[in-house]
Amino acid sequence: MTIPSPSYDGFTLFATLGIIAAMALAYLVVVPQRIDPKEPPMLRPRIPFVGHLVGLISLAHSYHRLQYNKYQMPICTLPILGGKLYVINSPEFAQSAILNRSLSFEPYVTDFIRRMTDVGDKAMKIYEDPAFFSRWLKIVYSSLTGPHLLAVNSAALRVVVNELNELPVAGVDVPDLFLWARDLISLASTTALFGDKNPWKLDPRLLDAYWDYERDIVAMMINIAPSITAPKAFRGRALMQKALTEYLASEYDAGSDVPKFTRDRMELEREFGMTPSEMAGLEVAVIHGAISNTIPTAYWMLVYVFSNPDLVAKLRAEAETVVTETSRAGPGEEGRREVSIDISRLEQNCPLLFSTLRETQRFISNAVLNRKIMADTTISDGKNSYLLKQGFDLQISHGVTHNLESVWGSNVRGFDSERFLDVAKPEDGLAVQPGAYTPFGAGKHICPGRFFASGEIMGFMVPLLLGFELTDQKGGAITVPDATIPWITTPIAKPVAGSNLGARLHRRVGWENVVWNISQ
Ligand code: HEM
Repeated sequence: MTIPSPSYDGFTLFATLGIIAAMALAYLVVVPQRIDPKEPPMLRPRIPFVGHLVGLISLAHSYHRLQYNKYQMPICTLPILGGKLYVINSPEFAQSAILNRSLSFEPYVTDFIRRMTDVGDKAMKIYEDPAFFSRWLKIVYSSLTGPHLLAVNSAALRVVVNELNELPVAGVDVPDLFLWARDLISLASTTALFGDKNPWKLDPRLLDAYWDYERDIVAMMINIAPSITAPKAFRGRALMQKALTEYLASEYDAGSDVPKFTRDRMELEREFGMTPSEMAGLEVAVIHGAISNTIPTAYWMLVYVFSNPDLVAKLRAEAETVVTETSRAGPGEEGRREVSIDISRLEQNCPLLFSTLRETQRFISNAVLNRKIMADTTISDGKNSYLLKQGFDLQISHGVTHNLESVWGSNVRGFDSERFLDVAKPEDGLAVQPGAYTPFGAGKHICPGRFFASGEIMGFMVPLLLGFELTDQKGGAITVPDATIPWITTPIAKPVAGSNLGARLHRRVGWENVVWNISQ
């Protein structure tokens, strides 16, 4: 995979650079640059003080890959302004860091909520109260597994198949496949989380509202007059918060169609005195977690699969094993068939589909895991040990570890859908060499939504594979488009806008009159 060129919105980038330059100047005056010999070796920038900062701003996480390819340092300290950033590029150091309880992801989540949402100080205090937070996190981690997981995945995929059932038999031209997948899966995910009264279902403007918000995430994070520096994102957030406030004020979250993941959190938030508007503010952050990565992952999987006719044929054979014909045509419905998908059998029956998803994630997750050093800590790769100092930031670059030839072999730069077939069944996202493969993070902070996202993406592929032909607009195989460089806050790239994103979706011969169902 080549490192793509940047495609930032000019105004946002200009504003970001201006603000960072001002902060840099202030910081330079007060904080001198220094490093302890026990800390990871220093990687000096070409341009003193700001070189790494400029690199990170212009290339985001690809910068770590560029530096690694040049200097091959398994761990290093980047001096930035008067401070420093530790960077890990090796699975061994990554694993040592992941297992260390003094390194935490929590401060970033809290900071994200404070800057990116409009929850207000009172609700923020509740969120940071350990009595609230420990229970909130427990719900998040326990309610997207087992039967609860099956319920959310079924609800999401019901939305997907209902949309597919509506497509005309002759097929449709899709002007932009990314937008098509984006809107369909955004609707599916939000309906799975909020039930039938999902605000995104009732007001389709919220789809653009979320993606406007996501697009200007850096300006929102900087949080200086966001209504001026990121007006679309600011309006988008307000629209989402208003719609969610109405939903919560009506207590639609108590409905039996709403999953435990949402119901129990809302109940807890009310118990601690949050108002519907405060709960809605917090929920915007949860929605961001739930869809910002799922959608680009699903999109890239779609194009990697449908750009390869041999892979499509193999995946179709697997997908056949998770569907059952449930009813035949009645009088006047010649040719109509009802076909149900059993998503509980997906992982077991479709190893190649699962392997393709995992390879898609290896290929496209070009980012970092962030950890704050909560106390002076030593980490080791078994040969060397280094001190990480309290208060500084650490980035574990899976953009590097996902691309190491020493881990993945000589075909590391190619997309190999069978790469994960022979790997022992992964537990909690950890397979192959520990620390080498972390698209969902790892350790204490591993993504609680990983099974939901994987099930949703694999389930989304099944009716598309079996029931449809997805081609470019001339009827040939889909071409994989170039990828943008994602912002430093976003791990997964999007396709370059305006590149060849058009597609044609039409029903397969023999599957013209199928009505799709989800069996659970
Ligand atoms: C393909 C889709 C997804 C990807 C690639 C992804 C990736 C990640 C990553 C890398 C982390 C940080 C983990 C770490 O630093 O060790 C994370 C955390 C998190 N994710 Fe996901 N995620 C996805 C989908 C979801 C979904 C669907 C939800 C919820 C429904 C979700 C909710 C969360 C939450 C709440 C956290 C914070 C966990 C904590 O604070 O300990 N994610 N995710």
